[in-house]
Amino acid sequence: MNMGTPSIEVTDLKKYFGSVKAVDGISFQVEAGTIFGMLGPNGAGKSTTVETMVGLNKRDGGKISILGLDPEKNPEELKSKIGVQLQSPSLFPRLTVKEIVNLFASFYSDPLSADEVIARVGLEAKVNEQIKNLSGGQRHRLAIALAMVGNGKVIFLDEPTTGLDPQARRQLWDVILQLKEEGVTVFLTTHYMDEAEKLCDHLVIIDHGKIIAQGSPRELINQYFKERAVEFVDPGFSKEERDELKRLDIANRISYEQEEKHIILYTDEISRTITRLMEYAAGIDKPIDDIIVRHATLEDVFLKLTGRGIRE
Ligand SMILES: Nc1ncnc2c1ncn2[C@@H]1O[C@H](COP(=O)(O)OP(=O)(O)OP(=O)(O)O)[C@@H](O)[C@H]1O
Repeated sequence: MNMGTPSIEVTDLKKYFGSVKAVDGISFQVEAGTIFGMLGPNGAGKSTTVETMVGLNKRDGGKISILGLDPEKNPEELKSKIGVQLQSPSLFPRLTVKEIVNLFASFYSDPLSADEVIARVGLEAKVNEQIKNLSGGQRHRLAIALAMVGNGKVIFLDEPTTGLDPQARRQLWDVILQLKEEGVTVFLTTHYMDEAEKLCDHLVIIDHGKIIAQGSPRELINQYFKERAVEFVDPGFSKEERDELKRLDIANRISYEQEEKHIILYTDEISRTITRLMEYAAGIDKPIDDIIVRHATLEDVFLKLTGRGIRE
């Protein structure tokens, strides 16, 4: 990838908690004005990376440069130029939405207007509500408003949409894409594949504190997954019949999703795979009447790289 000016440069970053290597030698660059994603399952080291990058943790090794500043050497200058949303922010429960956004705005020299950021995260109706009366999703959106109000050039969002309903998630995606439109660099962590795929220009996949793959969502998919996925609802195949399906050699790999009772055939030859599958199923009188063909997603990439799903 051709890099423009990097806003963030991290080299061989390490952060240990006793024997736990939460971040174990990761390096990456984030180009100014892009959305960069760190994707990984719970416990992979995402929050520790963010907290170390913004100076809340002292690192055990490596280099960090954000807008040319080191979070340990220039903490105050750095804080004035970035916005941060952490996973479980402790907010003053008796302040109203507007009061806390104004309070945060007062920490910065060139903040956005409180009303504007409150509107952008869709909390207009709650502007005079005390924080203790907000729902979980509303607190989440408030935390993002607080990260935005300082008008920082780099914004860190740690799992911004975890726990939100689909509509609220999509609304926040628009807020994040809008930040990029305005030239803000966004660093976000997520364990949602669809979110990374939809939002990020570039992303790293992290597991056990190490980067296991990186690229644009499309590059990752092309690199790891040129195949198509033929997915269908299990018509009630017995174990022997599933084994027989494998022996037929009509796909590169077969994955059985026990919980959802779905079978996925990964293939380069869709037509051959589907024809043979249909013949086989009809031949044993278990016809398939619910089938889709789709491109591989990052969920498939993660499964292939780590041997397990991203969901626990
Ligand atoms: N303050 C701490 N003390 C000890 N261990 C910690 C501390 N913070 C994180 N860890 C450990 O470091 C590892 C990485 O945790 P981290 O919270 O960074 O992961 P994550 O990818 O953000 O996951 P999640 O989505 O669950 O927050 C985990 O094994 C975690 O238990």
